[in-house]
Amino acid sequence: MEVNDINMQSDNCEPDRAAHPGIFLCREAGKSDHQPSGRCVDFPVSVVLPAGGSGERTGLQTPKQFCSFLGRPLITYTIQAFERVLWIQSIMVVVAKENMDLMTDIIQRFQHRKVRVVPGGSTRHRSICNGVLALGEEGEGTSAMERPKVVIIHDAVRPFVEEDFLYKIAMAAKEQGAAGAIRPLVSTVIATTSEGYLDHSLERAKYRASEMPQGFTYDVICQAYQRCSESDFEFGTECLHLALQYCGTNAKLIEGPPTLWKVTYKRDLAAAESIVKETLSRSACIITGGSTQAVTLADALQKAVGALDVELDVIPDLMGDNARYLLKEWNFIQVSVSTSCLSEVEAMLGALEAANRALLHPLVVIWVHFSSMDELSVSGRVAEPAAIMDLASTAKLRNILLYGIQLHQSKEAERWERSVLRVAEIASALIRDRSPALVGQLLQA
Ligand SMILES: Nc1ccn([C@@H]2O[C@H](COP(=O)(O)OP(=O)(O)OP(=O)(O)O)[C@@H](O)[C@H]2O)c(=O)n1
Ligand SMILES: O=P(O)(O)OC[C@@H](O)[C@@H](O)[C@@H](O)CO
Repeated sequence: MEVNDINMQSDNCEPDRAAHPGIFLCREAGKSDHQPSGRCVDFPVSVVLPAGGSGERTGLQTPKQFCSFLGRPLITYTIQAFERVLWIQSIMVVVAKENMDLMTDIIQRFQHRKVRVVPGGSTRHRSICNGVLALGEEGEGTSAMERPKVVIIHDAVRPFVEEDFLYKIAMAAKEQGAAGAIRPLVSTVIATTSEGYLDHSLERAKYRASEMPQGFTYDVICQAYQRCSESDFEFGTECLHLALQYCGTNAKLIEGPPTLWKVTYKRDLAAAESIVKETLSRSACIITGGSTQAVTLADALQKAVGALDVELDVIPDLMGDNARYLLKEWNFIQVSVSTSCLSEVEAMLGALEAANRALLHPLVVIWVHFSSMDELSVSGRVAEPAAIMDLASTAKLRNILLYGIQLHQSKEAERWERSVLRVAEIASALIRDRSPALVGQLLQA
């Protein structure tokens, strides 16, 4: 994967902002691709996302939290993971002073809500401390939010955090004063002598890796930072230690899922992109227009794609109840058997834009033009590839990736089955890879 260093001025792969007045947010009831867990948290919870580092270990010019994949900086995935949690009242993003404008631009571009930005410090603890203290102050443009009872602290470069685990951390922090995520060690920890030789190794089963998120009652984390030493600020890496050392608060440790890992090296950005792509490509819906031929093809595709690990729903259109697919699906296959087929695709693109879904992730629309030989002779030609390319170029500006697959019906059963399998394989690959390079192409099955 080529890691797109975000252009500090503007990121040209961003969709046209004017066309998208607002990010599709999960809080709009009934319009969510994320069903709130319905968990009830009856005390105010705020979040601090330390994002003030330089990401040196990636070897990239751009700090890793601002590196983009799938058209979005890494940090927006993390912010989105917290925004979709209804019981979180506010998110404090802490960035280096020189990145304040960039962060403000990202918040506007992706219309993140509940988010404030404050300047960080020279170390992670200093940044976190700035974020925690800012929670206690009124921020411009924010309503008079309550001072939080619990503060969740989470590295901004850990994008894969789920509501259920956040709930466990928040509830444990309220009960115990502090709580933290842990994971089993994957390497044994050893102590070395000053000459660089093995001194001793630790019994791995007795130790765990400290991860994020961590939670603290506001009083505990404030007190810890008020009492800790300069050396803690300069060299420390563990908030749970500060709570124990300076507040006598013994954190509750909760084993978290493997998804809590931190983006540290350049390869981790490629891994994060791959995980997001995998999440987006698990399902698709086929719109048949109700024609018998299209339904036959869709049924055959459903069987073929089953082997390719993509769950397919077959629907006649996106009207009525089926409009819900516009709000939860990331991949659409439009089967057209009519000669005036592009109008169907244009209508779908319009509906997708109106649903305002493409800002979170690039949507995939695959137009399968299914022409019987006699139809070709009647229509003479299917829609010109240039027309599809033009439509795709416009759609791409809206973060919708339009691809075409041409399929000729054959009366020979074997040939027909081979063609259907090819359509399934091509469609699966387009959905999985979301390659900008193939946008507008009319691929032959
Ligand atoms: N002065 C700092 C240093 C780090 N962080 C944040 O703390 C989190 C975890 O730190 P780490 O992975 O070490 O990030 P960096 O310090 O940027 O990485 P590196 O050590 O490779 O420079 C990151 O979200 C980072 O932006 C911060 O807010 N302020
Ligand atoms: O040490 P780094 O700055 O790479 O990352 C911070 C991590 O240490 C920290 O997130 C967890 O160990 C939990 O404290």
